[in-house]
Amino acid sequence: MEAERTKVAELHANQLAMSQQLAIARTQEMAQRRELDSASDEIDQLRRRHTRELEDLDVDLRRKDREIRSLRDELSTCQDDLQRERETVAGLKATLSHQSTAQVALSTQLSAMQAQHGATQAQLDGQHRAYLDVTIELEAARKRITELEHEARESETLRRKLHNQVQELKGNIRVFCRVRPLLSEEAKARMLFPDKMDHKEIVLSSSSESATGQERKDDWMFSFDRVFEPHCSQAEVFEEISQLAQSCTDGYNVCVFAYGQTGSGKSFTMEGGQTEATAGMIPRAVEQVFRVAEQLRSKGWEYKMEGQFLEIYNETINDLLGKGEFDKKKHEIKHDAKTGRTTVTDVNVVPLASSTQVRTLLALAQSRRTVAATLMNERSSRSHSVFTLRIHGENPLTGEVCEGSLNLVDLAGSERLEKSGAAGDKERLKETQNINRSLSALGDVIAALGEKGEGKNDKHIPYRNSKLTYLLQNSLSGNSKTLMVLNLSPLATHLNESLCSLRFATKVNNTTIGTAKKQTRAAITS
Ligand SMILES: Nc1ncnc2c1ncn2[C@@H]1O[C@H](COP(=O)(O)OP(=O)(O)OP(=O)(O)O)[C@@H](O)[C@H]1O
Repeated sequence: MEAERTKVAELHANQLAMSQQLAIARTQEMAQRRELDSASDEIDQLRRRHTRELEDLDVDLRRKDREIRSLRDELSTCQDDLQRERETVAGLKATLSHQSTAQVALSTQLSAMQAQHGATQAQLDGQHRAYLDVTIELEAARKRITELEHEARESETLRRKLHNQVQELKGNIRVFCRVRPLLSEEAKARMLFPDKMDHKEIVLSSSSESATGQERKDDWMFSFDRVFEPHCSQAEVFEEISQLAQSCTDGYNVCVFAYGQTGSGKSFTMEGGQTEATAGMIPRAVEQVFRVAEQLRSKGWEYKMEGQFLEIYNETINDLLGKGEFDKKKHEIKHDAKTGRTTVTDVNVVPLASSTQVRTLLALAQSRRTVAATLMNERSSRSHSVFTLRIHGENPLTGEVCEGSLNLVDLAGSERLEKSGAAGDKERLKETQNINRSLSALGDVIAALGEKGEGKNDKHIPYRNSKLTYLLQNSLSGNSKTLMVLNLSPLATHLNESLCSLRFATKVNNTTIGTAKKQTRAAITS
């Protein structure tokens, strides 16, 4: 038991010791737990601080990341830039090397050119000296040209005066006679041309049986300024007329009439055919006027031309350049006493710039006449056609002004009443009477002008007796030049008509206007 008691005491002591130990352990544990708590607090604090630091670091990290990215971007841009710069530098290096080569070449070239420049300069100096010489020569030549131009202008003025004197000496009224060739196998009248030198004479002969059965021979001789035989060409006729075309560029009024019976060659003489050889007096005169105007341009003359083309039928004026097929307007003739200009109301006056334009104009007039002819029974040969070319010239260098006109008149057929078969036909009778009246009025006017020219200054000129003479009043009077071309048919059946025409033309031919009296021989009758 004791052992048990001892054992229990031991156990009890053990238990006590153990309780003490437990208490100590508990105290220790408490202390440790406190330590643990404080350590845990510390850990918490540390953790929180760590977390904060971590967060700060995270923010820092992200910022650094961004900075790194931006720096990377910048770096990449810089690298790109650098690459580009490198390429540019490489390019510049290449260019530099190329330019260095080019510079070497250019330097060589420059040296060559400098050498050449030296040579050229020397040449230039030589040329400059030559230029100075030429300038002096040119100045002298210019002076000479001015002198020559002045002389040319003076000689042109003198030429005009002399030309006019020559025309006046030839007579301001001239008559040419032209016999057309035979066109068929018809019987030919006996016509002789005895004057083989001057071509001024024509003789008509006829033989008939008298009442007593004896043969009677008649010869009639007429003399004109020029007689053109049937073979004479348009050019030969124009040669004589061209002087007058020159006069109108000199400021004179010129009238050219074609007189003769129907079919005697008036239209052929005035208008002519389509070829150059057969072209008539109108196209030739117009061409000459334009040619002369062009030539005179070098002497300072400037010309303006205008044209009109009228027809006088039954004492009524028709405009051949009017619009439409047939002219129905009423036209009046007006004379301006101050300017000496004649105008016709409501007619087309066409400014003319070239002779080709005139040809077109003539063709237009011709086509209108053809229309009228078909409408009114061969009216063209029963009417007078008057083509007028007005010329206005000015010379600013000499201050001269001139105004001339060229009137080219294709007169109506001159056949007498019986011949034309007009007696029975009222309309035809009126036509023929009008034609005869106007033709004799023309003869009277020219005769009166001739008398006036011979000194009868108070002589009345009956211009108003017909539309034709009234229209041409200003172109016939004063210092005007008039040419009548008498056209004759070569036919035997037309002999009497030809004689009438020749007598009429002789009346005109015996007229003088101006200073020179004409040499005329009286007609002889045996
Ligand atoms: N010198 C000439 N050479 C050749 N043929 C000519 C000549 N003269 C006139 N003729 C011809 O004679 C014919 C009649 O001439 P033209 O028509 O010119 O006469 P005209 O007098 O004007 O007649 P009309 O009064 O009817 O108009 C025409 O066929 C024309 O070609």
